[in-house]
Amino acid sequence: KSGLSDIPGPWYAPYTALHLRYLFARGTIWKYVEDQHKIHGDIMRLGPRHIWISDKAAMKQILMTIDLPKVTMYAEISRDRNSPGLFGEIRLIPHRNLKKFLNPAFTVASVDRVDSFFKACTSILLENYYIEVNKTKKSSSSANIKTDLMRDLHCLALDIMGETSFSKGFGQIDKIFDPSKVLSGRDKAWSKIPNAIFDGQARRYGLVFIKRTLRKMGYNWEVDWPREMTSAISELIDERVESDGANKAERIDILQHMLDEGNRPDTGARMSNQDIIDQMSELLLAGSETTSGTMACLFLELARAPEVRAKLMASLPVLDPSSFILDSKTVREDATFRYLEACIKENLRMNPIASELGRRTIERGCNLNGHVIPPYTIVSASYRQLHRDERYWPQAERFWPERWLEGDERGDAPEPNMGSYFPFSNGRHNCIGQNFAYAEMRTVSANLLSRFDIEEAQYKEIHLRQFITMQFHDGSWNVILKPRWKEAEA
Ligand code: HEM
Repeated sequence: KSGLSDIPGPWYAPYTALHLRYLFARGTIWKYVEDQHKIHGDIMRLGPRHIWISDKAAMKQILMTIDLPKVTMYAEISRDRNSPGLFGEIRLIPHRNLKKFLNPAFTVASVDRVDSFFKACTSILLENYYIEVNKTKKSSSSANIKTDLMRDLHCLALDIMGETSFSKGFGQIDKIFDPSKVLSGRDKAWSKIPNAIFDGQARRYGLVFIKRTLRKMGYNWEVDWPREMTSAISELIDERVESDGANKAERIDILQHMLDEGNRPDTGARMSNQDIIDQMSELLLAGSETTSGTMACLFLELARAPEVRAKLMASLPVLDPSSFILDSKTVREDATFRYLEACIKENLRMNPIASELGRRTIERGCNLNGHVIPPYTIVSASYRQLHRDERYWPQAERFWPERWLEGDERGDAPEPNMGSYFPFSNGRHNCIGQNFAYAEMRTVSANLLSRFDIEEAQYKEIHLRQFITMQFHDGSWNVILKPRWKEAEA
């Protein structure tokens, strides 16, 4: 009855979705999908009403031409389904209103304006590394230091989100390197905000099926943010409102944008403190693990491709602790950094942080590249599969940044196939933080790699897990940072 019987898939797919629920809950769905695509091809059915697609033409239709709506699961990530942030907003008109309102804060020009925040946070991380280098030099003949880069990048991304959102970092980097700097008093509550947001999200995600069942029985269960977190943000909001616009022109963070122009996207009423907290929390979720996970993959690819790394190192300036911090605009525009740019783009191809995304057909169904898809079918778009498809990306498993260079510099690498490249999705639900993510990746990678060469401390098999984004399973990756400046060697 489903209308999906012509679509290939395992024999059990028409009968049950239990295996999918189990794999989603375990974070291993991506691997199962990858294996099933190898057996069943570009379009396959893995559940009674659930298909996956990695076909290039169909992908364009899902994202751009037909632009299917998001699955309802997105709304479950929000505290309140009727007051979600942009990521969790699945209602058509409120989503459009919210995106229109947020877009001005994420243009290239707006992101360039908050560049000082990116630089300041990167500088804090580097300062801590310099201290470690000096400590090591005192106790051994080497200046190399060992660190958990995955952890460092995650803390850095959170501090950057704190600064750009509230002009107030969460002190996450200092917390790991120098516990004596652990924030006290009111700032202690502030430093706990990221954990509170991640825990809240994990609980909502873990309870999604129970919440749905309860809702069907008429009981709406909302998983609230911890009180400590809401009061810390609320206090800051109240202070700003009470200061009645003092220093308003100098405030360039996202909170100020919300305070100045924030209306609820569904009713048009002024955003309350609670609305602002919900919006900011989802932005923090969407903007931290994504960039830190993507950057960790970039450094991993470089550590495992010595020739690429050597070429990249040779292309970058050598900076030392007294050097200025490179800004993202310079990295974007100065030809010196074009190989780094190519590495960033190639990494986004091989490691799209959202390996897949969920869309759905509604009353009328649709036709995807000749396949009739009935109403109320979940259509998952397999980005990772498309990004690693040999037909569009020859030697797809090779980290080959030359694909992204021009003319002779490209050598024998094939041109990028832009119709098969969606690291930030496309259409109305594309990533609003794309310019932000690029700015962060440029600032962090250019400054880190101009000062340190990166090697794996020891080879580690990386197991990935995907809940919303793809992450290293145990959230850690140890590396050796080797200072590149001369005095460090002396
Ligand atoms: C390398 C980093 C990033 C990658 C690869 C990435 C990727 C994506 C993708 C693929 C989507 C579409 C999801 C879907 O359609 O289901 C998305 C949506 C979104 N992203 Fe990002 N993202 C990144 C960084 C950021 C940052 C830094 C922010 C904010 C500061 C952000 C905010 C959002 C939001 C709010 C949405 C929902 C957009 C909508 O529904 O209209 N992202 N991102």
